[in-house]
Amino acid sequence: PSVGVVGIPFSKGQPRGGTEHGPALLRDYGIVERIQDLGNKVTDYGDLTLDAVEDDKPWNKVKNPRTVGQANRKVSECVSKITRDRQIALTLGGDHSIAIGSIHGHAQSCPDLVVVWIDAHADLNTPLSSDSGNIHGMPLSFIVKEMAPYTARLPGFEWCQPCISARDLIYIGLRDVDEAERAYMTECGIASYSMQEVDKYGLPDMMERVLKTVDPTGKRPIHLSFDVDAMDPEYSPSTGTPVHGGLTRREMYYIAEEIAGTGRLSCLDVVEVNPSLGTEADRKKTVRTTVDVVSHFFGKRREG
Ligand SMILES: N[C@](CCCC[B-](O)(O)O)(CCN1CCCCC1)C(=O)O
Ligand SMILES: [Mn+2]
Ligand SMILES: [Mn+2]
Ligand SMILES: [Mn+2]
Repeated sequence: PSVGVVGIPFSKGQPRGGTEHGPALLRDYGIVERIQDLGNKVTDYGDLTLDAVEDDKPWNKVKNPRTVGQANRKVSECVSKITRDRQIALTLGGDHSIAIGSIHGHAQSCPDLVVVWIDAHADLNTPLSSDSGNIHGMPLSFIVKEMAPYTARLPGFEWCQPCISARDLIYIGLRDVDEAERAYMTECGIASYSMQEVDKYGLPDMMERVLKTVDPTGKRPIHLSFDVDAMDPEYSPSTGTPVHGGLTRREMYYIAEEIAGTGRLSCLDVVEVNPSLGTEADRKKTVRTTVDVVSHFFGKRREG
């Protein structure tokens, strides 16, 4: 298959500097070559140029709304172009706020997409419910149509229309969900396989349930949004919001192989690698694990 890679050096969806260096680090550790070596035809579109908006005052505690909105408009245009050319889009983050543009852009060319969100967190806060004001904790509230009654329109997001139904979204790996997010998930009827379900069903059964639930026909393009903090901090320590009790390297390999096996992966976000956090060893471990996991999304199989 052919893959279009784009770097999104962005950190304004959260307060810890460093995620803007994620794309460069992933490239330095050979993420593009690894995908090419697996027989994929890779086009590297380089990194987006993302500028801060002058005088970007908070909106009701929400930080950098115009800067995050402007960046995501560019992400949307780029992902829309890549997926329109029938390439699998690989977006290298950058914090998880970039998924707003990634899913929005992907939905322009693949309106029947489903979203598999692999994360310790639900990222379903709204500008009104968030206690942190960090937009990387809110991306899905801009994207899920059923969230409209609970959210607010932010300056900088005039371009962004919600583009998926709650039934087209499913979570894997949740273990740190805020009260408001839990309420919205129940209200909107969003399916979730948290770490509890991972333990309860075991991965093989769980992955079958995940795919049957979100795409019973087995025909729809998959948008996979992978927050590296879904993995246990033992494997990905250099990330902004680590939470204990996460997925192991092997579990991520299995999930990636199952998604790759559908042949319907259409966009993969790889977000929240923060090289500025932890020791040099932590940084190396995080980026090496992430590049390894990504190779399993693009054809690496342990069975050969
Ligand atoms: N839900 C959080 C974390 C969001 C993580 C974003 B991701 O997944 O992209 O990395 C946490 C909110 N809050 C933190 C202090 C204790 C109460 C919950 C938020 O800031 O909204
Ligand atoms: Mn996230
Ligand atoms: Mn997270
Ligand atoms: Mn994070």
